[in-house]
Order: sequence, then C-alpha cells, then structure tokens
Amino acid sequence: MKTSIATVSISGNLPEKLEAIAEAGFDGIEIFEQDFIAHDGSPREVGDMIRSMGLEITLFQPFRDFEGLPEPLRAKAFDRAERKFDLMQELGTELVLVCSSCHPQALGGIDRAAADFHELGERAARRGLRVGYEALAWGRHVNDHRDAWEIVRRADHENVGIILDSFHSLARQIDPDTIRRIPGDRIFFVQLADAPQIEMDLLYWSRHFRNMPGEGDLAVTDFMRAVMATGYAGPISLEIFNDQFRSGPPKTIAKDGHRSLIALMDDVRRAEPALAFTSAEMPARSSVDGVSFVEFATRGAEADRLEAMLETLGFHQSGRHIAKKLSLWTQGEIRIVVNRETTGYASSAYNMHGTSVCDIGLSVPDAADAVARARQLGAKPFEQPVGPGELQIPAIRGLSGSVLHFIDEASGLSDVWSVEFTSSGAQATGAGLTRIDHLAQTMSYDEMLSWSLFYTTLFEMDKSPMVDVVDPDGLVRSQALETRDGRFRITLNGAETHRTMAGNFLADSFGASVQHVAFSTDDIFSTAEELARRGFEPLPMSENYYADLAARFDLPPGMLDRLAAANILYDEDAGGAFFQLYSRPYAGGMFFEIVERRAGYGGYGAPNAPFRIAAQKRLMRGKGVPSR
Ligand SMILES: O=C(O)c1ccc(O)c(O)c1
Ligand SMILES: [Mg+2]
Repeated sequence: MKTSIATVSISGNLPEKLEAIAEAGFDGIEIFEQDFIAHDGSPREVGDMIRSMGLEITLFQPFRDFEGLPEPLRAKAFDRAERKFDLMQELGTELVLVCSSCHPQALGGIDRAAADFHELGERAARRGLRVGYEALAWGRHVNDHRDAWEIVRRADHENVGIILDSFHSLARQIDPDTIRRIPGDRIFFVQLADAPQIEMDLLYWSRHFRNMPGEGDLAVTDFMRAVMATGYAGPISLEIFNDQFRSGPPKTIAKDGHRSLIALMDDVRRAEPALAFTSAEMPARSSVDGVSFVEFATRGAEADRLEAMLETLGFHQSGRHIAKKLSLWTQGEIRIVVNRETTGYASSAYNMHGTSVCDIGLSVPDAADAVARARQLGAKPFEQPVGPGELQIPAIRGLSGSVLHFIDEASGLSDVWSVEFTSSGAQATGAGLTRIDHLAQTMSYDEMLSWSLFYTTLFEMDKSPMVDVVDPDGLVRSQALETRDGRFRITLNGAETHRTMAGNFLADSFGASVQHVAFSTDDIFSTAEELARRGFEPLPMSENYYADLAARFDLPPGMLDRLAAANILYDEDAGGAFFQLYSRPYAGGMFFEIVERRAGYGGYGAPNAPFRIAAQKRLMRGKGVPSR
C-alpha cells in the first residue's frame, strides 16, 4: 500500500511541505497546481526536487471544467489539456485528476462527456499519460461517483479511469458499498478525507472543514473497505482542505495525516480479513483499565505545597523511591508520584513548565503491545537509564513532549510500586477517594484534533460531541474521550485566547497539558466532611449558583443546603446525577476536582463549568493565587 498526500493539505512553501511530508513517512504527493505555480523553479527542477526527497508524484491536479462543453469552448478545453500534459511530462507524473465540470455552459449528457473523455484518453495515451475523473459533490451535472463511473465506463478507454474521493461520496450520503461494483483496475486513484458532520453548503464544507480520517464523523472506514474490496492497489492519498491545517505546523499535521492513514488501513484490514493487501502489521488498539499513576514534576517550596494539598485531599505518603527523589502518595486505587529530581526528564519538564504533570501511567493488558502499536503509528519510544533494582517500564512520547508509561500485570510491571519504592509503613483511612475519574488536558484549540487522533488511534476510546464552555473572557471547546466502560476518561479543552482560564494556564505553564485531575468518591458528602476536617479549602461557589440549581432541578428536601454548605456543584443527565467539588487553583492555574457519579451519569458537568471558571477567576484576581 502506497501512502500519499495532496500538497494543499499542509502549510508552508513547496519545499517546506515536501520536507514535512517526506519526514512523516509518505511515499508520494498529489501536486496541487497552485503549489507548483507559486514555486519559482522549472517543472523539471520541481520534479527532481520531489524525487530527491524520496517522494513520487502520484497525481497532478486539478484540471477543471473539461467535459461536456459546446464549441469553441470544447476545443479550448482540449488545448488547455495539452498544455497541462506538457507540464506533467516535465514534472514526471503520468496521472491527471479531472474534476467534474462546474462550468455554467457545460451541457451535461453522459454520452457527450464519455466521448470527450474517450478523446482525452487518446491524447493522453499518445504521451503515455492517464486521466482520472472525479465527481465533485457540487459538480454541475455530475456530482455522484456512480455517474462518474458510468461516464468512465462508456468512455471505454484504457487510459481513462475513475478517481474516488471519500468526501464527495460521503458528504452526499451515497452508500459507499456502491463502490464495490466498480472494477478495481478502473479506479485510478483514491483520495481520503473525513469531516465533522455539520449542515452547510457542500463546497464551503469541503474547502474549509475537511480533516484527517478518524478526526471527523464520516464513514471513511466503510468507504475504504469498499475500495479495497474492488482489488484497488493504487496509492491511498489524503486530500484535506482545512483552514487550521493550512496555518498549522506542517510537520505535526503531516505526522497526524500519516498516523490517521496507517490506523485507518489497520481498521480496514481487521474489518475485511478476507482481503489481501499489505499494510503495517500491528497489535489492535489497546483497552485501558484506568490511570495507574499521575506524576508531577516539582521542586522545593512548590513541592511542599503540592504535598500539603495532597494531604488535605486525604492522600498519605505510602512510599519513597529506592534511589530517586520520588515520593508516592496513595488513596484508594489512586497513585500520585511527586518527583523532585533535578536531572532527567521530569527535571526538564519542571524547567520548562514549572510544577506540572510530566508523566501519566496507564494500566493496559499488554504494555509491549501498546508501545508496538504506538511506534507503528509514528510515536517515539521514551527511555531513561534505569538504575539497579529498577524496572524498564515501556513508554512513549505523547504530543508536545509529554510522556505516557504503560503498566501491565502480565509482565510484572505492576509490581513496580513494591520493587522500586520502600513502604513508609503508614496506614491511612483517607477521605474516600477511590480512583481517577478523568484527566483534563488543556491545549490550544488548534491542537485538539491532534490529541484526539493520538488517543483514538492508540486506544479503544470514543469521542463525545464537542461542547462549548463559556469562560467570562472567551469560549473554550471541550471534548471528552472515553473507554466504553468509562475506566479511562480524558477531557480535551481547547482555548483560543490566553485570557480564558484555560488559555492563561497554557501561557503560564508554557504549554503544560494536564490542568486538572478529577478523583472519584462514592459519597461526596462524607468526603467533603473529611476534607474539611483536614483543612482542605474548596472553591467557594456563589449563592446565585445555588438559587439557580433550586430552579433547575427537583432536589430532595435539604439537599440544596447540603450542596451549598460544602460548595458542591450538581448536574443531572438522562442517566443520573453528578456531584462536583473543586479545589482552589494551585500553581499556575492547576487544580483538583472530586466527583461522584450516581446511576450512570455520563458527562462532566459542562453546564457548571462557566460558574466554576468564574469562581476560580474571582479567587485568582481577588486574593491572588500564589504563582511561582
Ligand atoms: O474543491 C475543489 O475544487 C476540489 C478540487 C479537486 C479535488 O480533488 C477535490 O476533491 C476538490
Ligand atoms: Mg478530491
């Protein structure tokens, strides 16, 4: 299987695009004519430059408004085609994409178009070139791959085939299984794009909102399953028109693209085991049984403050590392590692971000498999030298320099706590916190797709719909990713401005990622009592908030007073009820949350977020949160 990507899909000038594409591991590019014209270099030089980077030109595109024209426009269209054939020969590519005509004078008529393509095929054949016909979803007469196929079939020329583009077919809700009727050798090229399901004009949707397979809502896997069932053996190419990607970092976007394509083809291979095609061999997506540990990089007085906060949250220090300045804080199934090392990865994370979550450990069935899949999908393995008596725990670099460790029972990795840590012997009753409910990561809005793709291609996780969270100073988009059993949940919060609570955290921590950790309790009221006894200072909520709760929900008698007295927030969904208690913001805007989910409540209290954020901001502006 050859991978390819259209040069429109990423930002930069042509050499920058090519470098990012080659580095991400693609085999070829679709050269967009605009990218060629904007470049100052002869077609021969451009062709040589592309090949010198190890890339092949899989396609030249687009050639527009060709078929079905009356004379003299028709003759002109053929002349134009001849000029482009000259250019293709100079560049060194043999396939051109002709997209269905949008010309106001195009006459329509399947046989007229077929005759035009037959003649174009004749002219292409003389030069050893081939022509592919693609139905644009907004084409004037042809906007459905089934009609494009009928024209190609009637054109009846060896050098004329169809080009399929998942966006055009799926955006029009054409059943992808109709592709299974097309002979594989008549499909000359396949373009892939996903898109979020939004109601809008097809052309506008296509030119601005396409995204990588798996990042949107279209049935791209079903589309590719149908394509592969035909026996198609040509390149699989991303063609992504997206405003964010056009201005984003080209290397990251190219890597995301490659990751999406490899993961998609792995899904296709699993869904269609009877089809023989080559794609990267890798273990299936890993399930995640939960967060095994969260590690903070910190130092000195900040570390003391963090540990004091953990104590008020009911944690106790249950162990110390045999050689390093790490302490282990536990409660229920929760493990927090406080890392005060002044060398190594945690130390550089501290130097970069200040006190921050530098490492997340996930419990998985097979840690080696999780790393093997991540590597196939372009993640870099992460290793640090291990000292005597320490375990080598498989790990990868996440995005933005983060680190993820994988812990399993099968290979004894879950013994790390007894092997590498000496027990303090301390026994503690705690405050009823049982496990980590979710991690909330903050990022710039432009990075959200990369992160969701990262998690959903590695793990068995589903995306929830994006929700808007209103910060008094701007909007924050929030999207939850979760395993089906809810044992691993992450929320991604995308900030567009630095004035929001989330954006401010990003700026202050130079792009640290985890802004809060949420712990579960089975009884939020008794947890709140125990926390109060330990001197925990909750985030104070306003009276207005509780007055509104009374209006919105039928709470049992006395409940409202109990909520208000303990500063507990409340929400309901069709499944059940949700209780939340927040800490005050800590260094740079990090905080902790405690939640109780009753009767299968599935959300994250999004309706409460604006009031929580306003309360945090009141505190940070008023008393001033001690910053580093
Ligand atoms: O938006 C367009 O015009 C356009 C051009 C070429 C393509 O392959 C395509 O899918 C869309
Ligand atoms: Mg296309």
